[in-house]
Amino acid sequence: MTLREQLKDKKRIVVKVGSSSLTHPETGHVDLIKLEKLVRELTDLHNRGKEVILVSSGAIAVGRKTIGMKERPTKLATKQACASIGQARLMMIYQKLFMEYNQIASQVLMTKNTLINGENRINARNTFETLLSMGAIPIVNENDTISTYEIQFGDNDTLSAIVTALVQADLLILLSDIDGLFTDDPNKNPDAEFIDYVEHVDHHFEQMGKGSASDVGTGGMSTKLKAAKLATSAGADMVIANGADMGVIHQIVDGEQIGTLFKENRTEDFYLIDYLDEPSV
Ligand SMILES: Nc1ncnc2c1ncn2[C@@H]1O[C@H](COP(=O)(O)OP(=O)(O)O)[C@@H](O)[C@H]1O
Ligand SMILES: N[C@@H](CCC(=O)OP(=O)(O)O)C(=O)O
Repeated sequence: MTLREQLKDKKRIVVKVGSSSLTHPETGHVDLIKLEKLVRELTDLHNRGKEVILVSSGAIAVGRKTIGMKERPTKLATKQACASIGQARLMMIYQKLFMEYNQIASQVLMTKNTLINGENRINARNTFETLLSMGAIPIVNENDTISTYEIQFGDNDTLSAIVTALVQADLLILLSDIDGLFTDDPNKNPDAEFIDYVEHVDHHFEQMGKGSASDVGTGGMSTKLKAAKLATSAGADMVIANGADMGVIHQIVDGEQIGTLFKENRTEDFYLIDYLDEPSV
């Protein structure tokens, strides 16, 4: 069986969608057709017997559009206020769409503090386990409204890898506005070459990450590579793929050659807390 075919056997899957995959690039408004397809894909994975967690960005991007703000907010309090408005709106859309398929969905807003504290971390893990056993698809985001700079994940690539490690998921799928990892940012360098497989995330690959290219995203490829290191060390395979067509989700889980695959590389002494000590952006 090829490594790609082995993805068919994954049981617990975390899917992360970036703000760039949830909004129209031209206007910044929510892309409802993409969201609908995302929800159908996730519900279908669940119907196949998989346990599914969605890590969804978009709170700040949606909040900013709701109040008609043209520029990306820079002040922390403004970002937090936008997140408060946008998160509620985003969840309303998700709940409506999941309800159409009679799929239970829930909201989990995480903070770094919660995970640093051992007792809270166990609590968070137990809550995820219970939600999954109830047949829910938890929808996770950072609690942006109350997280301060010193103590925040800052980007959902890292958060999704942390959730993957916390619940010991066996596959993490990161959906972005790009086909996967390239040797350089293809939006800036036309000679950048696509990489379809990464055996081990080492320094050579880490250097390929650059800052965010999209108007709404956070972290660009560098946070995705950090996430790859974390998730693969925790024992999960990870795929970065283009969320332009949400149909890639079932194609990946069917073992098709889509995006960049990072092979799991479990380290015996993996300890989640080691990855939580510094702000990521
Ligand atoms: N080596 C690279 N390979 C692919 N994309 C890269 C690379 N370096 C930087 N990027 C940029 O990362 C962007 C995706 O990150 P980001 O804008 O944060 O998206 P998201 O909202 O999905 O997290 C791409 O559009 C691309 O321009
Ligand atoms: N928690 C923030 C998202 C931060 C983030 O990582 O965004 P993205 O790079 O679009 O995945 C929000 O919901 O707006």
